[in-house]
Amino acid sequence: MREVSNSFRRLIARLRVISRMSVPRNLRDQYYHQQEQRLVALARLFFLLTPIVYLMFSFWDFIVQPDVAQRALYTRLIGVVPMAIIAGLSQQKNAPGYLRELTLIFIVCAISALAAVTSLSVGGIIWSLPVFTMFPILVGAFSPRRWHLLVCVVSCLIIPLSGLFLRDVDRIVWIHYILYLVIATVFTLILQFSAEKSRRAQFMLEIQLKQDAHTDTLTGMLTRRRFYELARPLLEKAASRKVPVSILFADLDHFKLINDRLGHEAGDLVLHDTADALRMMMGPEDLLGRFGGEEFVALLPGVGAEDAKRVAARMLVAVSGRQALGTPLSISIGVSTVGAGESLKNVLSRADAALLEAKRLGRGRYSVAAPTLDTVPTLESVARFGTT
Ligand SMILES: Nc1nc2c(ncn2[C@@H]2O[C@H](COP(=O)(O)OP(=O)(O)OP(=O)(O)O)[C@@H](O)[C@H]2O)c(=O)[nH]1
Repeated sequence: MREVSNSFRRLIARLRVISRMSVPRNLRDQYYHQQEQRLVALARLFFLLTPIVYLMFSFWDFIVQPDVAQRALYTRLIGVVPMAIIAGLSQQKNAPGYLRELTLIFIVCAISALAAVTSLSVGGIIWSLPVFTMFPILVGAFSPRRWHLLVCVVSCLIIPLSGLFLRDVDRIVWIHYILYLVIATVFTLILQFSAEKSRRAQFMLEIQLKQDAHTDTLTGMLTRRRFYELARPLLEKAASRKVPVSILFADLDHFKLINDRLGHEAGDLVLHDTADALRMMMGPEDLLGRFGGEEFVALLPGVGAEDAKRVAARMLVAVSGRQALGTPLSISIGVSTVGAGESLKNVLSRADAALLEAKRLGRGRYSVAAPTLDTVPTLESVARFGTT
């Protein structure tokens, strides 16, 4: 008895492990969406196959048992076609959410109905019935949502179980059929769980890789590449709405000295601290990226030239609240505001030039960029920000 209860506990523990393989709540919609693309592909295949299978069976009935052919044809028409149409509608781009959710059930019902009608029109169990009734299970196994699978399993069992209550049937054959289904279902469930586990692990790995590529590990800021990817559409949106955008190019002062005196690890801590201080200045729409060693760039949509100066002044104060070597840290900032039709690279170059000016004037201050680049871009600025 104790052994049975131990095995039961082990089974429960195992199930808990399986259910823990779940994707975190905030990523679940993304995961389902990705997985359901495969389901949509399956649904399309189903729409293609349904009329073919439908015609094949109608033809079969017509040849083999013409007396029931017409009845079978109508029954199929009533059972399969409306469901295929609803499932087809649910695949439309603007279909309401609940219709899309129900797609799978429609497919399952349609296949089950096809199986039932086929077997009944031929007059008993034929080889195709067990095969057809296994289809819903296979469909469920493709779905990332567990309740879909449950619906599929139940629908699989409804037909054979209801067969037991038919009059004048050989119950032994039906019982064999149910046993076959139960065994096949258990195997499919095991396969589904292990496939789902690896799909979820794969998804989490992809998310992790994406995050690693998008975020600087030391400071948690955007990488330069990601900053560019996100900044371009933000600039376009702001331009179309005629909203100002400003860029602040910040650089820690005398960072080499900190590294040389305290060591690289302490230097890393300083970078981390500075990033924290800057991040606190950012609004939800703003972008903050680390462009190089101790260079940080903030893009502030909706912030015009005057407000940008105020943000820069607050940044100077925030960073000077942190210390290294017992002395407050300091940064220099170049401020530029995007001109009409100006490219991201151009506005970055202007902010960079303003930053150099702030350094030249003694550091620990901000400097505002000239409205346009009044010099031919230097080789260095082209290398840093490109030409367009
Ligand atoms: N600890 C640490 N140091 C870095 C990292 N990336 C770059 N550095 C260092 O940052 C220092 C940058 O030095 P400089 O470009 O001379 O700048 P600076 O000393 O801040 O001088 P100014 O900018 O002119 O005030 C170099 O010593 C780099 O080795 C990093 O990820 N961690």
